Amino acid sequence: MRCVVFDLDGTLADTSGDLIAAANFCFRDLGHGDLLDPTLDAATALRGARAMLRLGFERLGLDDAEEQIDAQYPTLIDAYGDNIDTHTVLYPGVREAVDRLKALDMKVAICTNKPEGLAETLMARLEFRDVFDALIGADTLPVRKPDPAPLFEAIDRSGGARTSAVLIGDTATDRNTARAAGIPSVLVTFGPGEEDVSDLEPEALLHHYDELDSVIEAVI
Ligand SMILES: O=C(O)COP(=O)(O)O
Ligand SMILES: [Mg+2]
Repeated sequence: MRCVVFDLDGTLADTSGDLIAAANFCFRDLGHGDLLDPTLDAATALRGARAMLRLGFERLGLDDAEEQIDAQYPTLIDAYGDNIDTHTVLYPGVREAVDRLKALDMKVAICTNKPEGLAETLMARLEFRDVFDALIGADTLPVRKPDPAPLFEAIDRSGGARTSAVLIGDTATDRNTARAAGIPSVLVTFGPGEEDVSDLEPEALLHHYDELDSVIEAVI
């Protein structure tokens, strides 16, 4: 059975506002004030907690802050868990698009580098969990994207076929995961990043969820 696997942050939902708020909670806690801007730093936010902490510490002049990042990571994750759906919104048309795939008898799954528990909580709060056949997070397996194992696990748990699967994502991590798995990828173009995702040479681009069915039909 065909299987469509979705990344979460930057692909299903714009989670950047709540992620930035959690990072700024850490920086305020350390006495630095809000180091990240919800609009200008949205693309960094969608690359995850560590990327946001790294950027904030860089702005303080700390270029090698891995220790500080490790120390702040649990605080950020706790703060994020406390306010996970205040600013977060699904991208336009995504609910309807996933329903159409299900009506076409496809399996649908989520493969995210968010910790599994947070991803489960967020999708439940958005009332958008039950339609998905599987959800794999950063800590579901010992390895995370761009290792292909979480993508294979998402496909297998959903009951889909690895030979007719596609990954929909928003970053080079998603493209590299799919490439490592030998599976086509589709990258969304509606993210905040200034980088041009077509440079990553995915099998297709998705400009709006209204086009999802025809893009999938062309790829798998
Ligand atoms: O939290 C991250 O690192 C990014 O999450 P994503 O894989 O859902 O985009
Ligand atoms: Mg993403």
